[in-house]
Amino acid sequence: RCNLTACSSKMHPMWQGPLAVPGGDRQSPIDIVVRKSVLDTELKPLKTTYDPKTCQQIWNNGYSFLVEYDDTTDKNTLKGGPLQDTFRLCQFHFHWGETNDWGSEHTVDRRLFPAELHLVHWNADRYSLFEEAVMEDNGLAVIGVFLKVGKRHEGLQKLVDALPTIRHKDSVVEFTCFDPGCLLPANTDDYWTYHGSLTTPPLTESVTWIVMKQHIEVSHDQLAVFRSLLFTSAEEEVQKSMVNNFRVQQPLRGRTVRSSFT
Ligand SMILES: NS(=O)(=O)c1ccc(C(=O)NCC(F)(F)F)cc1
Ligand SMILES: [Zn+2]
Repeated sequence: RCNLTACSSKMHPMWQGPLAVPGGDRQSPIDIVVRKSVLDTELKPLKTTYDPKTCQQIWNNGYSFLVEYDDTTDKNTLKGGPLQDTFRLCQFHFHWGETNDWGSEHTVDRRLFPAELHLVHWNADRYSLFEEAVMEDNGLAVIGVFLKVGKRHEGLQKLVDALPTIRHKDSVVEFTCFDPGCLLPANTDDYWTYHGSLTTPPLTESVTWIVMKQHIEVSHDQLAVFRSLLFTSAEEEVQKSMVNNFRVQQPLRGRTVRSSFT
């Protein structure tokens, strides 16, 4: 639980005021208030098809670490759920805290998770490049998966082993044969969905968020390796640990969060 004292300190950016964004009335992340979410029986099951061979590289962009895929073909697609079009995976990344007490961007009835996975897809039916789609209100679809600390995630270990090779900002290494599907929970039929934004600059309001109800488990040690990454590049004198790379929660502004389950 995030008690007020812990949150009021500078160590815990959780309760800073919402970062003002001109005209921002669909900003992310948000707190998902379960009893206020509305069941939508029209919501379909999610359909994901991922090809591990299209995994290309892993790199530290100074906010998080990204695993990037070849999105020039329809090899990695997301369909169904709340989506009318076919979306292509371009990358996935995580957000985490300095301790296991917080780190996720979304919360469920104010419950914080130690980390959150984002699988970022763009609308390939309507746009020809990710960079175009990111500016359009139906351009992106991001799947959010909460992480809890528990048993070791075998599929994640290959990624964890690569992190020490990209400790500094702007470092990149080749990373192949990784199935992002192994990071999805067993049940992908139960999710919440709402219209929101990127949670890092430029904060564009182009994201259909699909937040999984079921979390995945990773071990304490696996998460500790995330925290060994650095925000700073190799040249900078003062090295800063890459932790608490989550945005503060944003006002709902009258939006409805729909659920695919009761
Ligand atoms: N944390 S998030 O909302 O899933 C998220 C996903 C993607 C990006 C991203 O590609 N920013 C670079 C861009 F597109 F040029 F702006 C930022 C945040
Ligand atoms: Zn993210």
